[in-house]
Amino acid sequence: MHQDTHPHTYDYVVIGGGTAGSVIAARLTENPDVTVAVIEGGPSDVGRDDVLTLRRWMGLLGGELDYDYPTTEQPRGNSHIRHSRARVLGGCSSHNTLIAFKPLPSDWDEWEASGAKGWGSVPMEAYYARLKNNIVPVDEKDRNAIARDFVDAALNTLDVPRVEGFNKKPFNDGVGFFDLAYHPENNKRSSASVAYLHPVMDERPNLHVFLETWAHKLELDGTRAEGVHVRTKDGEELLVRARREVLLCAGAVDSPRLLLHSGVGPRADLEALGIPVAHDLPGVGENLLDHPESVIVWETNGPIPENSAMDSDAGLFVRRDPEHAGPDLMFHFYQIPFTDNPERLGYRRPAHGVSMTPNIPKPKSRGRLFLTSADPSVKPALDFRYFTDDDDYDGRTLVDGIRIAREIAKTEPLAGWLKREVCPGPDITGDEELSEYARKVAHTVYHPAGTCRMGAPDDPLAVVDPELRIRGLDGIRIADASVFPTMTAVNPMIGVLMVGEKAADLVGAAHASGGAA
Ligand SMILES: Cc1cc2nc3c(=O)[nH]c(=O)nc-3n(C[C@H](O)[C@H](O)[C@H](O)COP(=O)(O)OP(=O)(O)OC[C@H]3O[C@@H](n4cnc5c(N)ncnc54)[C@H](O)[C@@H]3O)c2cc1C
Repeated sequence: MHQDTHPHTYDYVVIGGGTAGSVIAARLTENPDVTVAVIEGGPSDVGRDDVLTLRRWMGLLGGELDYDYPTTEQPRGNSHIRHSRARVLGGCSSHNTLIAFKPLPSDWDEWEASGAKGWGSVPMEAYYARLKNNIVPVDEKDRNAIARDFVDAALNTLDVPRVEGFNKKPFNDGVGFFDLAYHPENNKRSSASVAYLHPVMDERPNLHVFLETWAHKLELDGTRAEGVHVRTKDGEELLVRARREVLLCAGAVDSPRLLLHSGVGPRADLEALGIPVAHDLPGVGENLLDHPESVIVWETNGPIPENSAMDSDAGLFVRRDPEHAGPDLMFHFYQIPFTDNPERLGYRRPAHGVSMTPNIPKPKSRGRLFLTSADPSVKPALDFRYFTDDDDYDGRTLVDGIRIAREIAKTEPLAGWLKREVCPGPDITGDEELSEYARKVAHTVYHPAGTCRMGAPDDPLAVVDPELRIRGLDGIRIADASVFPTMTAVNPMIGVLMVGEKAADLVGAAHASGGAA
């Protein structure tokens, strides 16, 4: 009774109107009798051309719509990586490149095998079919001549198939233009907010979106999540209450961050910072995953044609180990010289150029997110422990990547475009020196995940169970990239959207059966 008299009470409170949060809020409010509040730290993306135009994505990195998280010192990698995380409705789907891959069957089956019962490839297939995003292959008019020639050169170099529609069937290797979640006719995003929230935001009185409102602490009554404390744009402190459930969708950095500031996490760490322990949950912040990548850049003989969807429209998957489940090396092809990190080592950006960025689909290194202060405004520490796995699988993968990239670059029809290799440069050829280069200029594909990982109900390091309920708490689930038990071999956004769809199902089913989280 007490809850219902509180002014800011909703059936569900979704913390984070990002990729997964937008899906959940839209799905739950399909029922007009259900009320939902979305607490979103950023502004709306409606009418914002800078956000909605896909090809402008790079202009958003590091700007006012980016939380911009640094990493801790990375002794074997690049300590200067900035992890971009979007502060705007739609979350990272509003500033990413919208490359759209359904996770491979082997990705989901790995989740199921790790204890995520019900998340195998067969049951997950239905959630892909439900997605509202406009997922289409890069449009013909956006297919740049040099990207087409990269595809043909890879076909002429490697024993991989041409793929036209990476989501049509599972693959182990292949080269081709990506599927993107966009509208080719005007280059506008089909982000989570565009596809799920824009059509309903002004129509549904049962959906209330708090914009530029920051959630800083969960309200817990014993083990039950009652709501969340937020600070609005005007600096007002509010307690937003959930009659049924809180859904934490703040992403792989901010979901564990909010839990830790609410006293939910590893006891010793919380005590060391003087944060009162509400619930000792040792897995919070562990299992920090990412897709690290390196880069090889060529100067071209002259300017490249202008047309493109977002400057990285084609890519290549290789399976070096025939026993590996799915691809074990991926490349994005950029029709721009991507020298941001090499410039720190003294390389110069050519006026015209292209890049290939080999990345590690299934990296073995695991990192950790932790707090350094009890002050919620201090950014958490992200220690990815890049390239620290025991047998140096991750480092060796990038060296293989640079070697394969060089073979493709030597092959027509790409070779004729290229004037010289800018970095690492033709003199860098040995394994050791290639590895040193690859790791020092390493970048991220911007895929942090796994910090509140899902696992079996009796797995002590799991943060959520297979129904996404936080272990040991009531009335709260997590649904975003943080619940990934392992990294998908492919870019993760579609997987996150599917987590959102499944979460909405789980919440609906719980309510229908009279239960809750
Ligand atoms: C530059 C870039 C390019 C990428 N390119 C691709 C790609 O092409 N393909 C692909 O598959 N993946 C890509 N990714 C990754 C993909 O976008 C993310 O994995 C995915 O969008 C994450 O979704 P999420 O729901 O976990 O978090 P997010 O989408 O980040 O949502 C979190 C939301 O919560 C809000 N929030 C956070 N904390 C709080 C708080 N305390 N209070 C209130 N609100 C809060 C944020 O503002 C945000 O809106 C890219 C990522 C980046 C950054």
